[in-house]
Amino acid sequence: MTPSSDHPDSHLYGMALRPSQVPSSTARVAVIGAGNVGATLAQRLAEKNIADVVLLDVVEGRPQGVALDLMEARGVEHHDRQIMGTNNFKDTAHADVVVITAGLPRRPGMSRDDLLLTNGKIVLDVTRQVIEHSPNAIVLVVTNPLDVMTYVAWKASGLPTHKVMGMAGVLDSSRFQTFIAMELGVSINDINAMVLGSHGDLMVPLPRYSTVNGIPIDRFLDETAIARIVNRTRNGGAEVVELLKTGGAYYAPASAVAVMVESIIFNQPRILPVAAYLQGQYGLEDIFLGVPCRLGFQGIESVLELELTSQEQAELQTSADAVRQNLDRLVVLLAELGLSL
Ligand SMILES: NC(=O)c1ccc[n+]([C@@H]2O[C@H](COP(=O)([O-])OP(=O)(O)OC[C@H]3O[C@@H](n4cnc5c(N)ncnc54)[C@H](O)[C@@H]3O)[C@@H](O)[C@H]2O)c1
Ligand SMILES: O=C(O)C[C@H](O)C(=O)O
Repeated sequence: MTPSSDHPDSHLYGMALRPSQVPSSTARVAVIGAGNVGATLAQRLAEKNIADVVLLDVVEGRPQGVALDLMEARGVEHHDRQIMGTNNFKDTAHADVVVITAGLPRRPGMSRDDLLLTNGKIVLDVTRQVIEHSPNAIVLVVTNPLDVMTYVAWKASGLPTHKVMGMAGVLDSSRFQTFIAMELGVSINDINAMVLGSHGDLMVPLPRYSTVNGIPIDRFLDETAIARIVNRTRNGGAEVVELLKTGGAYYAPASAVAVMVESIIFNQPRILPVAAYLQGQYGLEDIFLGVPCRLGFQGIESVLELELTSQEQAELQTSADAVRQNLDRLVVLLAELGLSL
C-alpha cells in the first residue's frame, strides 16, 4: 500500500520505498460488521498474516469479544497480528482497506433484494462514518444486495471509482470451481472458472472461460451436466441459507474477500472477477457489476473486456438491468425517508 504520512507507522517507511516494498506488517484493515462474515474475515486476515484488523460493530461487546478470542488464539496460531474490536469509528482510523459487511443476511425464502432498503441505510451510514477517519482507504463491499450496495458505498465515500469494489465474483467462481471439481472427481487445484454479472439469480457463469488445467470443461462434461452445475452455482448462496436457516454463508465469502484484500495489500496483480464501476465496458455505464479486473495496491487497476457471445452479452445485460432497477428503487425509497445517495 502507499503509506499515508499520518499513518501511525509512517516512521517505518522510507520516502523511497515503493508500495510493493512496504513491510507487510504495517497493513491495517477495518472490517465494519463483526458478524459471521466479518469475524471469519478477521480470522483469515490475521491467521494468514495479511493485515492487522480493527473490527467494528453496532452491538456492544460483539467486536471486542471476537477480537479478544482471536488474539487468544495467537499462542497456538503463532502470528503477531493485532486484532481489536470497537464500537467507535475513530478506532478505525488510518485503515488501508475498509471491508463493509454490516447489514442483515437473508433467511430462507428471502431474496438478497429483500434486504435493499434495510441494508442500503446501513451501508450509507457506515461508509460515511468510516471514510471520515480513513479518507485514503480502498473500500470493499460485501453486504447484500451486493452490486447496489457497492454503488451506495461509492456514492457515500466520495472516492474515485477504482478505489471502491464489491466482492461476489470470487465467491461465485469458487462455487462454480467446486461443483466442477466435485462432478469430475478431480482436484480443485486444476479448475479455473469465471462468473460475471450481478450477485444474484441472474449472475452469468461462463463455461466457455472455465477449464480443467486449460482444457475447456465441455471436453469433460456434456451440456446437461454443465447446465446443472451452472444452476447450482446460481443458487449457491440460497442452498447454504436453506441449510443454515438463520443466515447465509460465511466461510467461503470470508476466504474470497481475504484473497482480494491480499491482492491489494501485497500489490499482487491478480485477475479476479470483481464488482467494478463500468464506464462503457461491455456496453454498460454508471453501474457496479461483476467483471474481470486487475487488482493491485491502487484498487482496480483495469477492467478486462472478454469477448462474449451474443447470448452471454444478453445475459450480462439482463443482469445489469436488474441491478439498475433495484438501484432506482432504492433511490426512491431513500428519498421517501429524506435520504439521498
Ligand atoms: N457479497 C457476498 O458474496 C456475500 C457473502 C456473504 C454474505 N454477504 C452479506 O454480508 C452481510 C453480512 O452477513 P453476515 O453473515 O456476516 O451477517 P451477520 O448478521 O452475521 O453480521 C452482520 C453484522 O452487521 C452488524 N451491523 C448491523 N448494522 C450495523 C451498523 N449500522 N454498524 C455496524 N455494524 C452493523 C450486525 O450487528 C452484525 O454483527 C449480509 O448482508 C450478507 O447477505 C454477502
Ligand atoms: O446468499 C446469501 O444471501 C449470502 C451470500 O450472498 C452468498 O452468496 O452466500
